[in-house]
Amino acid sequence: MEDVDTLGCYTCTHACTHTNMQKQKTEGRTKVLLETVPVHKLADIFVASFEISFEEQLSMLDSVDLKVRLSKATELVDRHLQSIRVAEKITQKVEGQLSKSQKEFLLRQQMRAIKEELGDNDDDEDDVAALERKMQSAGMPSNIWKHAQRELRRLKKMQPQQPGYNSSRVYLELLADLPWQKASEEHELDLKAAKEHLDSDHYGLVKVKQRIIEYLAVRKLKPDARGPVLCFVGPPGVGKTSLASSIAAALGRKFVRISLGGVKDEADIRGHRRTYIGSMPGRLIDGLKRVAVCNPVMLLDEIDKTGSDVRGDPASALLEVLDPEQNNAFNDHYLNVPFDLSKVVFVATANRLQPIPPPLLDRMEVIELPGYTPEEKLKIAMRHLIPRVLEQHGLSSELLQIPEAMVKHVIQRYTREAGVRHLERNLAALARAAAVRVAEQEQAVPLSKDVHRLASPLLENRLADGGEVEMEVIPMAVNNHEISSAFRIASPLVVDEAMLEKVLGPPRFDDREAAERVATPGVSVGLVWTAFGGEVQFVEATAMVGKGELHLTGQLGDVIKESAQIALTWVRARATDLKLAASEGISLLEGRDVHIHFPAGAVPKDGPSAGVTLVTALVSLFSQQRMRADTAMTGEMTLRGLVLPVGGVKDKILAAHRCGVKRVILPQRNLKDLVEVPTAVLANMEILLAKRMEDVLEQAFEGGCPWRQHSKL
Ligand SMILES: Nc1ncnc2c1ncn2[C@@H]1O[C@H](COP(=O)(O)OP(=O)(O)OP(=O)(O)O)[C@@H](O)[C@H]1O
Repeated sequence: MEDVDTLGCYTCTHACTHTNMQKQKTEGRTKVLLETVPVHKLADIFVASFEISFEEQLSMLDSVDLKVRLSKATELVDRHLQSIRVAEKITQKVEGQLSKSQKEFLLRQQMRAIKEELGDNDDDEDDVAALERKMQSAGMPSNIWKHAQRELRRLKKMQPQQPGYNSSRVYLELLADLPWQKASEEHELDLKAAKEHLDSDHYGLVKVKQRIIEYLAVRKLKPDARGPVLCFVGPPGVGKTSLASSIAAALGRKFVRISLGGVKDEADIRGHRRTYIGSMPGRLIDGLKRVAVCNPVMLLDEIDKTGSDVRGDPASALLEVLDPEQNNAFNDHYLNVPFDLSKVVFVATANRLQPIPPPLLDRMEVIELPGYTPEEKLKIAMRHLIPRVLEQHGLSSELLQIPEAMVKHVIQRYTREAGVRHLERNLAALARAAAVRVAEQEQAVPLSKDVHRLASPLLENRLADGGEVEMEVIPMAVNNHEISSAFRIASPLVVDEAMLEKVLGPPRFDDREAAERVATPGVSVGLVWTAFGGEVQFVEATAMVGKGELHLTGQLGDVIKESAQIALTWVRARATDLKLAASEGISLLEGRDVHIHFPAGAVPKDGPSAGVTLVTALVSLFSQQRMRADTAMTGEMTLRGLVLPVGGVKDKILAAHRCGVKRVILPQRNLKDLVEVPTAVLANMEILLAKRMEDVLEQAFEGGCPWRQHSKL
């Protein structure tokens, strides 16, 4: 039916000449129709041209009455018109959107053409041109430059709205930002100055500093030598990070720290491939971009805290980084072109050696930093920490003084750590408290002229007499700057015990702790080694009516659980020999459950070195004899009672020393480790060596082993 044309070309989605021509044609035909055909027939013609259902067509034919027929026809025409209007609306909307983007495109093209015509090379306005210039000055090797140009050509062809434009741009920005050639000027290395620098930053650490100087000396003689990667291992707060930054300062290079703690994904080291949404370069490339030179000192902090899971093994990526044979073409997945890391000086730090995979450890030279003795801590505090803390808080020794005795108090009673971080934090707390007082004084109390007039001569007189000015006078003097500074010189705030208690709270540690805890039989004092250095660990044992079972608590690992089993078996095996089963103590063999607990239950514990401590606790329990409070011990025990050597001896002895322990029982084969312990510590301690468990028991109890009288051994 041609009459459909009366309603326009609504099958087309946009304006077209086809529609206009047809419109004119149909208008003419409609006119003829209206003039020639009677009204009742018109209704039939219209309705026949619509797409209506068969039922509707029937009902139309059914309506014989003209009125009814016409009203039905009108209804149908109405409906049809409405649907046409909706279709038109949608068409207009789509057309609008299309033309907007087309308009933009056209305008851009025109703008580019105008710029070209004008010879306008204002690069600042044209981001891509600026990027290209930056890339040219980045000093990329020729093969990488070719790759970058290819990518740039692709970028130029893209529309900014196009997907992939942004990621391509960010990638090129990274290529342009990376220090392909840019290096910090390495000045002539002055070993003497480097030594002075290390000494001025760090107290003690003689061996460590010596090793660093050796390392620097080799670099001086052979600057391109592929020296070993130094790895500082030690408890927190012993100065590993600050030593690494001192090396950078001594070499005159920039320093960048990459934290590897908690890195479980290989992509953190190597980056994600660019096909992933939100992909990024790895931490190493990111660090190099930040530091903007290709020869910085890069600290791989906490290298022992990387782990591996389904997302790959970061440690194996680090293998490539630390291998001088491979790292001149380090491959970052995001970067997708090799980067030369051979000029970077790598230094690593770790709290513990065990978690570091052996191949990685093999590529590094381990330098151990044991914890500090209280005397060393005191010196570090007086020479380095206090001046630094005062400076950080805008104070000086004229305003705040922390006497040695008070620093000792803080070391002994408020911090029991291998390093000095808590100590520094506590000193900072004192400085903050002092800063509040000083700031309050300086906040000029608006004094009335009268008070001021009265106060000033009063102060001057007192100062002239050489007398001390009391605290109450301060508010009166503050308005007068000269007097207030005179006042400061006269009486700085001196930290005393009362201030310690007020600022730091009641003391956290007490030397009598060990004595109190071993006051009942069944408790022994062990020495353990944790990521925080050595620590004193108590072991408690008790027995109760039961079926002869062993209960263990205190978050223990498998190895330590087995040690407890061995300890109980060893003691039980000797019970009859030693006539203990029938002694006046607790029966070992009949109907008794034994429970062993390692206090500080929230801290996980493992390792075999608690063997001798466990036996001592059980012997103490069954013999009802108390262990000596001044003694601590460490050592693995075999089922036959041999005492085997353990690790971390130096840290353990330092921990014992910190806690006021006077005697330490060690496996005999650990004798060689004593050379590493500072002599000042050894001079204050009695070290007792044990070959067999009996030797340990002999030393652990006052008057020797409580079972000796029965023993055949
Ligand atoms: N021998 C020292 N002489 C002077 N200051 C020291 C010494 N040892 C540590 N410090 C200071 O102690 C603070 C903590 O040191 P640093 O951050 O280097 O510890 P760390 O061993 O790296 O610890 P972590 O393992 O937690 O990273 C620093 O302010 C550092 O300067």
